[in-house]
This record gives sequence, structure tokens and C-alpha cells, in this order.
Amino acid sequence: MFSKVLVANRGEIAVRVMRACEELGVRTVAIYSDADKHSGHVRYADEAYNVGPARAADSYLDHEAVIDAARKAGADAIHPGYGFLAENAEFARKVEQTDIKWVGPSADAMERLGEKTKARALMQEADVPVVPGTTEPVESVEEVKEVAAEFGYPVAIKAEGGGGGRGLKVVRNEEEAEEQLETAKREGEAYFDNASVYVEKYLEAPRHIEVQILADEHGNVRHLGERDCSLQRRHQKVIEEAPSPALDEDLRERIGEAARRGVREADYYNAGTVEFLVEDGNFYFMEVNTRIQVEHTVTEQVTGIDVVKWQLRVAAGEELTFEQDDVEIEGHSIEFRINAEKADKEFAPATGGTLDTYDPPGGIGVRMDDALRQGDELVTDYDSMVAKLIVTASDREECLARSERALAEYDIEGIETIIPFHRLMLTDEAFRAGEHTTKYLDEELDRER
Ligand SMILES: Nc1ncc2cc(-c3cccc4ccccc34)c(N3CC[C@@H](N)C3)nc2n1
Ligand SMILES: [Ca+2]
Repeated sequence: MFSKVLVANRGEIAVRVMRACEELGVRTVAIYSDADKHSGHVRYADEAYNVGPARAADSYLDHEAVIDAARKAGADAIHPGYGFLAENAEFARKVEQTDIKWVGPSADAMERLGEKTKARALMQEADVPVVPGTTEPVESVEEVKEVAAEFGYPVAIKAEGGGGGRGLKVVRNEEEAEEQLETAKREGEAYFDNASVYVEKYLEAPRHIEVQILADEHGNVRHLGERDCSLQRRHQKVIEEAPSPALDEDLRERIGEAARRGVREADYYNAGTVEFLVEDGNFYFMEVNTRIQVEHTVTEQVTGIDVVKWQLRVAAGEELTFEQDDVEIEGHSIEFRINAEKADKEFAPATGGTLDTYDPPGGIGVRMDDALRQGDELVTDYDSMVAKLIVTASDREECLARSERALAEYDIEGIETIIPFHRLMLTDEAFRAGEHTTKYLDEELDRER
């Protein structure tokens, strides 16, 4: 096992990784930008190095600055967290070329799965159902019309380098095809520096189901069940849960085994997530996330498996000590992302402030993942998520009741957050029944406009 790990991130995920290190007896190194000098992850670490000014490109995303900090600290490994450099194959390759271990998949595997058309072709090799469409980038509008001719409108044009909701254009009829194709290429070039686009049959109101994968460097691959991330606002996940209320045991087993086959085909190791769209009892591969995700927490809560500790053990060369049959899903867990945003329909980013009161909930089944304490100045240079409230109970009904209790206890004064939105969602009967689709929230909030 490593003796010292540098966590190349900030906020709650940096503290999350450092907690795993502490439990493994591993010393922790933080990096921070000028804006994060007094932030929680710096307080938590054994030592900390400044990597540059507030602008992420000049600090958290600066490959050389991060590697230099790891060298200065004498770190044996770098854990990237999520966001920033977590899915940057070029950076992973640079780390692989040093004597510092990258805590994540190989750069090759990141490249194989990072290109969505390649990933789709690879999944077909592994008999994993993919959303009907092309496994090569398309050049002409004729190719778009071919997919529509075979599978019917609407079709989705997606940017190869896209992710989240960015780079998804819905084409509802032939007239829109030409313009949407040009827009998708232009945005692909602008946002992702990659004009390649591909085409899929557009599923109108799927569920967004993802499977957590853990694989060691000796060929052992396990899935840790699924998460349901269907409650999204403009492609931003807001509430995630495990297990999914929309899957029955048979579908759960089939989707888990498909995820295992897919990552095995990709020679993948460490933690990863295979994302699927589920509609009318069918599941279709969408993409792979080659990193630990924000919502890994709900999987930990219902399996009792510490995914981050296993990332560190696997990177240190250890084998997984459990079989697939040992993975059991017990109870129900829901994660509420606590974003410093206005709780209105737009979720507009908050304008900063001081945490005059920070008194998070506690009690049975309540987990707080954050890096905050009362009196902290809110840093608004990076993403707006400041904490995660993860509530766990014996079943979904009890989890909903416990969530209402925990959110009512959550006392934050001095900044605005979307806690009122979460409390409202818990009164929504479609959500309480677990019948919300990925479209639900956008339709609900946009309808009132
Ligand atoms: N062929 C096909 N059909 C329906 C889809 C539905 C989604 C989707 C998934 C989850 C939430 C959404 C919200 C609005 C619009 C789309 C979604 C989707 N994506 C792509 C990126 C991911 N974050 C969301 N891809 C789709 N692809
Ligand atoms: Ca994704």
C-alpha cells in the first residue's frame, strides 16, 4: 500500500479520498489554488501545496504543476477525484511515465472508452445492447437520414467529445436534419475541440441507469449494482438513488452482467461506471465514465463496499477479495446534491457569501460528504456543489421519510442553496412513486414558466 497519496482535487471529493487514505494508514497531500488557501480539503490534509492562481486552467488543470507538487511531496500516487483531470488520458499517461502511480484506469483504457463511437463498437463486441445508431462518426446529412429511415424519427446527433447533456441535438424530422447536424459539429468543435458527431435513435423518456464497476489489475471484474440518476435539471444530476425503483431483479441482473462484459472487453481496471438508458424494460449502453463519480456514495451505502478505498488498493496492485455473489444490495439510499444555487426554476449560481451558520443533519442513516465548516467563505470559482447529503434506510419509503427529516434539520445561513428544491421534490407524487423519467424535471419546471 502507498505511504503517501496526493489528491489532485478540491472540496468534498478531496476530503472523501483523504478519509479513505486515513483509514488505510496513508498520508495525504492536498493541492490548492490561491482561491482555496483556506478551504476544507487543505485543512484536512497532512500537507498542502499551492499549484497556482484561482483559474482552474492555471492550477488544478495544470499537468506540470500537479506532477511537480506530487514530486515535491514525495507522493507515491495521485488520485484525481472527478472533474478536473480525472478523465484526461493525456495527463494519466504523463503520470504513468513517472514513478508515481495513477489511481485510475490505464490511459489506454481511458482512450478506448472516452471516444463514444469506439466505446459503442467495443460494447457490441461484448454483446452489450447499444442505443441503435452509428458506431462511426457521420459526415453528411444523408447518414443522419439513413438512421432515421431505419429507426424512425426522432434521432439524436451527439458530439464524440460530448458528455453530460452538452452536444446532444434532437432531430424530429427531415427538415431539421441539415441545420442540427451543422450546429452539432460547430458546438463539438467549440466546446470539446472535436467536431466528430454520431447519430442514435432518440429515446423520448428513458430512465438514466448506471452500473458501478470495480476491477483489479489481475482481471477480476465486479459490478456493485445500479444507480438511478433520472432526476436531472438541464442534464445536471440533482438527486441519485440506489437501487433503481424502475428495475426488477431480472433486469438488474442482466444490466449488471452486461456492464461487466463491456469493461472486461475494454481491459479496464479500477473504478468505472457504465451508463445505460432504460425504456420499456430494455436497456441500451450509452457511455462509460472512467472515473469515480459524485454519486458513488449511494452504492457504498447499499453494498457496504468502500469504493474509494478499493480504488487505492487496486492501484497498489491488490486483488479484489470478494466474488460477484458476495455483492448484496441491502436497503435504499438517496443522494441530494447541495448546490449553492438559487432554489428557483433556473438554479442560477449563487453569488457567494459566508457560511454564518453551518449545522448539517445527523442521526441514523444520515451521511454528510462535504468540506465545509461554519464561518467558511464560499469559493465560487469552481462548480456550485458544496456538499452531498446521503440518506439511507431499510426501504425507499423509509428513505423518503428520513430524507424529509434530514433536509428539515439542515441549517445553512449566509448562502443560498437548493435545499428548498429538494424538500419540494419530496412532496412530488411522481418522484415519491419513483415514476419520474429523465424528462420529468425539465418538463415540470419549464411548464410553469
Ligand atoms: N439516443 C438517446 N436517447 C435519449 C437520450 C437521453 C439522454 C438523457 C439522459 C438523462 C437526462 C436527459 C435530460 C434531457 C435530455 C436527455 C437526457 C441522453 N443523454 C446523453 C448525455 C447524458 N447525460 C444524457 N442521451 C440520450 N440518447
Ligand atoms: Ca457521462
